[in-house]
Amino acid sequence: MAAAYSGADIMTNPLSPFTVYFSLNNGLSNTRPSLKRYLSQMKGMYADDEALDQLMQGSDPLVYEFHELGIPESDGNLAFGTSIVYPGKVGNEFYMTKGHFHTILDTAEVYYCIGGKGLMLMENPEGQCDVQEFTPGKAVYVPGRYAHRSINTGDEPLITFYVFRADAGHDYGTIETKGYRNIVVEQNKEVVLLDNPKWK
Ligand SMILES: O=P(O)(O)OC[C@H]1O[C@H](O)[C@H](O)[C@@H](O)[C@@H]1O
Ligand SMILES: [Fe+2]
Repeated sequence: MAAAYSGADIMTNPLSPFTVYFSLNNGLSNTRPSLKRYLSQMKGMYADDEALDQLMQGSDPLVYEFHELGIPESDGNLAFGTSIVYPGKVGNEFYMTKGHFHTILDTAEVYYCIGGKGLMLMENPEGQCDVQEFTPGKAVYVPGRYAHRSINTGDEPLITFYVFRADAGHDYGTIETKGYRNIVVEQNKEVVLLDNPKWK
């Protein structure tokens, strides 16, 4: 007998098929909470520390939020969800995610852009850098070994849907201590990639 249809958004262990809704308008789920990252959590990551301190006076803007569903972290599972980077700048540098390598370095990730405009900034330990464009409908492939950071270069939320191997893990340490080799800023109304003056 066929199993009864259930739209239920429930995760069992071992996993049974399930469905999660993410809005095509704002990227958010109506059943799952999001994790939120505020500017205060990104101290030191933007080139202009003074601009950050000024923005932080009496406020702490939400820079991005994303859905992490708590899929068990095994190599056969896939972690997925949406990420929403809000429009804004610190000085002339666009709002972005922290960015990370995967702890299992050679695991890849796919991002599909649902809304907004932006860039995926990538670099590997060998110093190869790459940037791919996000506009609605574009799927960006982040190969293994590449650190990845989403950047909103537009004036609407940048919404992407992502999938990666569930045991990949997040390594933030390298980016927090070394920084990225490149930054993305606005200059004369153009989006430009510059060397990161803070890169070590
Ligand atoms: O982890 P961050 O660099 O802060 O980015 C936030 C999130 O962005 C994406 O949605 C990734 O797929 C998540 O794995 C990541 O945690
Ligand atoms: Fe990732």
